[in-house]
Amino acid sequence: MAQSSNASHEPARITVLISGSGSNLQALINACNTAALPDAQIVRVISDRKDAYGLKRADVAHIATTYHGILPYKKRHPDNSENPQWQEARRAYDAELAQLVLADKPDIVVCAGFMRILSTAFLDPVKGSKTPIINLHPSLHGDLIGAGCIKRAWDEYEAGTRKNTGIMIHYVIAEVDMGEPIVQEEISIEGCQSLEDLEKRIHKHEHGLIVKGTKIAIAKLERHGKV
Ligand SMILES: Nc1nc2c(c(=O)[nH]1)N[C@@H](CN(C=O)c1ccc(C(=O)N[C@@H](CCC(=O)O)C(=O)O)cc1)CN2
Ligand SMILES: NCC(=O)N[C@@H]1O[C@H](COP(=O)([O-])[O-])[C@@H](O)[C@H]1O
Repeated sequence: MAQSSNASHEPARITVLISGSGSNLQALINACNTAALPDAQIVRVISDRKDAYGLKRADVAHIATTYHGILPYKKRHPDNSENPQWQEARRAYDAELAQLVLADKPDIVVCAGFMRILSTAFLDPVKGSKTPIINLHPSLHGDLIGAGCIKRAWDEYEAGTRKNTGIMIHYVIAEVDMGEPIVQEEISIEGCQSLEDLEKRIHKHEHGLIVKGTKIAIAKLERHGKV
């Protein structure tokens, strides 16, 4: 990992990637330097969406922000995932995102509702600097994969094929949502009257789990003498 600080008492440096409202980012902001997440500071919030409310949350908390948009890359190539040129554009986007992140020498990267699949053009340089990447995912490990998991869990509950779902914080690897789990929590869907009910229940649990998972991941770094 990039040498981010030369004394062990230096707070752990966290970079957060978002795409939306940022309620989980807010949970991290609120927890920094409390017993829930001691000796931690968010050094930058990066969003792939300019209108992400999470950018405003970071501004209010006087945290550096960057909007890293995909559009300039899409303009160079049609948005057609089969098109090898589009894959090139995605990789160019990811490579520049990695440079953006590494410039701050974070100790850890947290994906908190970041809705882009990260290619090895991002993963390799960040992992090469020994900086772990963790992600909040609204499903138990190996259950539901990708975007839209809360709705899929709700649809299966309504179809009578599922009673529970869950959330997890996991390490990010190339295979989406299959990285080693750090912490996870099963959540009953029983009693929810609508998808909105389930989303509210899940978000409430997520706000605690993202702080807990980040604290565990930082503690692992400390045990290996990396912060
Ligand atoms: N290589 C990895 N990248 C990411 C992971 C991961 O585990 N490995 N976790 C995600 C977050 N995520 C689920 O937790 C997730 C986010 C988005 C998608 C997805 O299918 N996105 C589409 C649409 C993007 C868009 O156009 O807005 C895409 O990227 O094509 C799946 C999973 C963070 N990244
Ligand atoms: N596959 C990733 C995924 O679905 N992530 C989900 O995005 C939301 C972000 O909310 P927020 O912007 O309010 O923190 C969260 O519910 C998180 O589980």
